[in-house]
Amino acid sequence: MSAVLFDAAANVMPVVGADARSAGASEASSTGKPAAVAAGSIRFQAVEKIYVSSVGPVKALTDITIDVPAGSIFGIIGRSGAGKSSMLRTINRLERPTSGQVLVDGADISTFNEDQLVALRRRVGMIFQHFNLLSAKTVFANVALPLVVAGVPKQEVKERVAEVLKLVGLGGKENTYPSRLSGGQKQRVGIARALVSRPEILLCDEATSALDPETTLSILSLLKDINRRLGLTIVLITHEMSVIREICDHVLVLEAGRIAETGRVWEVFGNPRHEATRSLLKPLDRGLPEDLAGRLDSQWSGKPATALVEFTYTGVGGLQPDLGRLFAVLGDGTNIIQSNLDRIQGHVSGRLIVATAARSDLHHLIANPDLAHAARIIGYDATDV
Ligand SMILES: Nc1ncnc2c1ncn2[C@@H]1O[C@H](COP(=O)(O)OP(=O)(O)OP(=O)(O)O)[C@@H](O)[C@H]1O
Repeated sequence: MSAVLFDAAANVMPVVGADARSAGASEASSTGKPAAVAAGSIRFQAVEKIYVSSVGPVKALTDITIDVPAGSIFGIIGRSGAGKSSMLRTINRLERPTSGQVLVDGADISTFNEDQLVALRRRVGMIFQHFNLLSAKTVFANVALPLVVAGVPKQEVKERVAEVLKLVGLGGKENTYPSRLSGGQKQRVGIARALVSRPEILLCDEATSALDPETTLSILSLLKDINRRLGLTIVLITHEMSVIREICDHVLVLEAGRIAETGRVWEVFGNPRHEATRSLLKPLDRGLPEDLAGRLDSQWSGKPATALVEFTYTGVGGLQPDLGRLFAVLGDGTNIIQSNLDRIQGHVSGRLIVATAARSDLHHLIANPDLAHAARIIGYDATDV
């Protein structure tokens, strides 16, 4: 319970009437921030986090060095206990790194005094898996809270709350209590409350984990819209690759507190290098239909048979599945069996499986860099001829 109150407090820090971006910039310059650093940028520099618990020290983060570009949607994914929350919570200093630095807009936030911390939490909003709304207060009062605490004049509070409620699609719900709202609407209130302080960074702590798939999509689309319209940096943590695929520009895969891999989403999805990434991507891969997989022989007997060939595309270099070329190489009677191709950030990646006549030169035919980034014969089906 105390953790919930503490989290909620992160969003009710005093706020001044001026735009938080310019306020953040001027405050940061007084802390020695280089002028060239964009508002909303985050840098982790050799961050390590060790918790001291009754069972001894627990190492949650090891050697985390990464830049989060200003204005991007940056996803952190990993299995349970990988260190996602620990990493997210160092950005608004709900957690302090044991060693290393977290720089927000170029300023090392570990050096911040109380006033600077208050200003930081105004610039870094946060939303939560279980929304953390005050049930005894109306939607208006929940969203207004950070401004009321900050002593913002009543009329301005009214205007700014109306503005953010409209932005999140909750205009007209001012006097409703949270118990009367759906999960998706509650999260919209949470988002409005985070945005009312006009932050430059929004932290999302498993923001859609408690929502059904349809509501999840609507909240992700709202976050994307906010990112585009307001230009704020969004850092989200999740254990679902589908969330990353839906809205993120960049992804960082954490494994046991370390960076397993990181990059643009299309790069990581198209060519996952780490076992942890491949395992997290598994739910998005349908795999070969069971009836088909059960009929396949690994070797060709030399008798008439169908060969199943898998072509893999990583999105690199603009190489895409060109069906005309594929059929020209493999010949008539070639069929598409399955595809899990996806277009992410303008790059096509995934797998295409075709059935074609087995023949002795097939290995040679498919080893053609104009066809795909990789190709292999999955097996032979002698019953399908
Ligand atoms: N306050 C704490 N005291 C002691 N150990 C902690 C504390 N908070 C987290 N840990 C430990 O640090 C490690 C990383 O935890 P963290 O919550 O950051 O992971 P996570 O990836 O967010 O996990 P989950 O997806 O389950 O929320 C885990 O081993 C966890 O048990």
